[in-house]
Amino acid sequence: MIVLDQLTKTFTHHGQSATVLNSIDLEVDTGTVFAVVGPSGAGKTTLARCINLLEQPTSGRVVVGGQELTGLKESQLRSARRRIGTVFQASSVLSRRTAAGNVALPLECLGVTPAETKARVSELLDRVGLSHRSDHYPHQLSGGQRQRVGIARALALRPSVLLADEATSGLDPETTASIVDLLDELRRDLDLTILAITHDMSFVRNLADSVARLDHGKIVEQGDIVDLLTDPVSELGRGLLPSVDVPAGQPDRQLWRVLYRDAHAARDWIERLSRAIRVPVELQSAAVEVVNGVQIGQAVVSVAARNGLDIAGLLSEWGLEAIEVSDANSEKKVEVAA
Ligand SMILES: Nc1ncnc2c1ncn2[C@@H]1O[C@H](COP(=O)(O)OP(=O)(O)OP(=O)(O)O)[C@@H](O)[C@H]1O
Repeated sequence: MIVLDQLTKTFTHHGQSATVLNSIDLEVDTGTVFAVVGPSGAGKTTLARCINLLEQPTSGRVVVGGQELTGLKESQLRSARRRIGTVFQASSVLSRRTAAGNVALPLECLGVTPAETKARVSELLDRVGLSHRSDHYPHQLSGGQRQRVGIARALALRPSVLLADEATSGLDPETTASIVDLLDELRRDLDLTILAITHDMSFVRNLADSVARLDHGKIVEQGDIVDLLTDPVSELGRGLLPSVDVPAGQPDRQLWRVLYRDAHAARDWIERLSRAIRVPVELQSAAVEVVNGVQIGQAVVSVAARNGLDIAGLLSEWGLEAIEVSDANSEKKVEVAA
């Protein structure tokens, strides 16, 4: 478990001080995944660096696995840090070391015997599906394989907590999905607690149990992923919806964005709507995923423009939220950047 209690970090640079983390309270239960999203400069990386005390918090407490890390002496901290593995971007693996050499590094630094190191590296590379690439250098590996090396390296000292800082940044959607699957499998098999910093909302939907949005060093919203996704007033929930392309407007047709956020939303709403308004409803684009058993997503439909159609009213009766795409104010809310 990770507990942050009133965590604050202020940097002072050339006599100017800036509070980058401001009274952060956060709890991540053992074996769960907590994602932190937020705009660039919000303080996400600083938050991760304060959890393993690479950055000394200005005030507040960091507790990992029941042990308060803030206030430990450097020698105690070194051993406490072994319980926290860190995965960075795929590019962070060392280019001059082979896959096996990268994974061996934390073990070598600890003075583990060569025989034990060899056995552990082979077990870890097998765990991440890279046994056949142990002698390859990073430039001979794909981005996804490099990240598997990074994950194996982070697990070398058998941590109970994994910090993942933009672990899928720069990877294509398919590779991202395979890394998400690997992290999910590892979390279950090893009972890992994961705190993941990411810009990738598909990563959050597919892996996280809870999510927080950090902005200017403060948590502005946080909660259970499904609660947020199904909460009609949650900005973070809206930002997390799978995104759809909105086609260009067509003369004499209205475009509607339809949000799926209700476990009980009607699945045959296009036919129902078409019957109710007596004009064809054309599906333009859709992105719907099942998150913890709930259908979540959005679609864009077009209908022939006619006065007096209460499309939003009809759809709300069937558990769906509809926003006319030309309505700039409502659209702004949907596009909220997480
Ligand atoms: N060592 C430091 N000294 C002074 N300021 C720092 C230091 N490290 C980070 N900052 C500042 O803290 C703020 C937050 O940085 P941080 O890297 O945590 O943001 P972030 O949310 O991770 O951003 P990004 O998504 O772009 O990586 C930034 O304004 C940054 O310039």
